[in-house]
Amino acid sequence: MDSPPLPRHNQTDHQTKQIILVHGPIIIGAGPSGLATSACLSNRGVPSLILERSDSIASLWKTKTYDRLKLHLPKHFCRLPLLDFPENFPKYPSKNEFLDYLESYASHFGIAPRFNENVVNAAFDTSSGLWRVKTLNKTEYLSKWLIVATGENADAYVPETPGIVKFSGGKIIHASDYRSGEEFRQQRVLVVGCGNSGMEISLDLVRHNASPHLVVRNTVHVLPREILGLSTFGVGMTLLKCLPLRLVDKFLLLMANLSFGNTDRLGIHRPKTGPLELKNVTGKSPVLDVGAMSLIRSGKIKIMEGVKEITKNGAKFMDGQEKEFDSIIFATGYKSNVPTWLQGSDFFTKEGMPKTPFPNGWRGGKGLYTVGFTRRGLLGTASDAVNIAGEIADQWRDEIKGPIKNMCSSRFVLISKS
Ligand SMILES: Cc1cc2nc3c(=O)[nH]c(=O)nc-3n(C[C@H](O)[C@H](O)[C@H](O)COP(=O)(O)OP(=O)(O)OC[C@H]3O[C@@H](n4cnc5c(N)ncnc54)[C@H](O)[C@@H]3O)c2cc1C
Ligand SMILES: NC(=O)C1=CN([C@@H]2O[C@H](COP(=O)(O)OP(=O)(O)OC[C@H]3O[C@@H](n4cnc5c(N)ncnc54)[C@H](OP(=O)(O)O)[C@@H]3O)[C@@H](O)[C@H]2O)C=CC1
Ligand SMILES: O=C(O)C(=O)Cc1c[nH]c2ccccc12
Repeated sequence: MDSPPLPRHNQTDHQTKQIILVHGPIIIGAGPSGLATSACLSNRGVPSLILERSDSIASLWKTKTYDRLKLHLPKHFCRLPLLDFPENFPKYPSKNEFLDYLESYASHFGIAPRFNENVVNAAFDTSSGLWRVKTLNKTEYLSKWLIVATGENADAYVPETPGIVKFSGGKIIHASDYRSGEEFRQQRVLVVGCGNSGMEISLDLVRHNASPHLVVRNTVHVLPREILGLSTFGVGMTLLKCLPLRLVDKFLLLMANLSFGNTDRLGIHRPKTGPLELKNVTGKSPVLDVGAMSLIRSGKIKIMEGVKEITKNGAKFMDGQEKEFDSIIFATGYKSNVPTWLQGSDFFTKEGMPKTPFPNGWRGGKGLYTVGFTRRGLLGTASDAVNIAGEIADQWRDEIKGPIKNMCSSRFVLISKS
């Protein structure tokens, strides 16, 4: 097979400083998903190049998470393909242990991303059959394959909230900027959003003698992280092998009831759909409780209804209450950034998620792939990475028989510089 014609230099916009033809797929993002895919490719003899906007691997875990964070699923559900966690790691590794694992993963597979390369545009060039990927550094990378590994949590999501500009108390931050309760000691803190982040941040605030008020505007499933010393998630996965989903959900809810009792009186109402079914259908994660529930019961974490508006000194709530706060933390989740840079592909929704549901959302067509957009955490990442590497490896074997083999032996070749 002939290699495709390269885009002519005059097709480049005048700001591009250099064009680089990548030997193998381009992967965008050096988080767990990008690393796992690069490792699986390399294991099948396919080189790849990762472009990462920050200056290190796993920037979400390194720079956007709080100090007390631990994996909330047991480690074997969070391992990346081809390399286990060290034996001496605890069942629920801490964020620093997980980061150590990712660092050794990258070095084990010789993965060397190009850092400070923020992808601002990627489009398929039909004339050459190549993906053209442009970065803020005015470099353009070309490859037959583009693997999107920028994550479901690429950007912080802060809802538009009436009155927010009026707040003249302390800080307003997103959960991704929260490190510890140290700087909130003795403060009254409004925590908006009761996913895993909002719950764990509230817990951390209490441990630092702050007074968190947690906004729960909707129904939510809270499950104990463990049932009789066994991971609730693990028990759920085991039961799913032999029981229907709804029955497993019934069992998990029974366990939750035994642990917490009826949570309605605490202001925490459960959705009608069970926790695993809801996760499958909407992607909404159940909260896995690591201690917040007992603080809610004892009143140390106060549950509030939805926020109506932020005021100069605090907030007004939907139920008519008004309270003063020193700081506000938006634990309102994240969003994908794919729609901001991927052009001309209808594979993603306007929210930046693949339209094809799990387990088939990894293949986008025309050499486009996605990893880590399954709403199934690191388990989903591992599944995507293995699938992508298998498919590209087959194409690569054909490719290296053709003329592209002779173009370069290194990972990339510079084909234009202005
Ligand atoms: C607080 C928290 C705790 C979590 N805990 C668990 C857990 O215990 N178990 C579990 O299974 N899952 C967990 N998750 C889910 C989480 O999404 C995964 O653990 C994992 O980080 C996803 O990896 P990823 O590589 O897909 O995305 P990310 O880790 O977000 O990595 C994406 C990378 O892409 C880079 N990037 C983004 N946009 C661009 C661009 N335009 N150009 C270049 N680079 C770009 C980012 O800088 C980042 O380094 C957690 C998530 C959060 C937020
Ligand atoms: N230890 C661990 O392993 C941890 C894992 N995680 C994972 O990270 C991912 C992100 O979690 P998280 O950061 O909690 O984000 P989530 O998206 O899971 O939760 C966001 C929360 O904010 C609420 N919310 C959104 N907008 C508003 C609003 N305008 N007013 C009030 N509430 C609002 C949502 O409620 P609604 O349902 O009404 O939209 C939801 O409860 C998840 O996969 C989670 O499981 C997070 C922390 C710790
Ligand atoms: O941390 C998360 O939200 C995850 O995505 C991990 C995860 C995948 N499937 C689940 C089902 C129940 C709880 C957590 C998860």
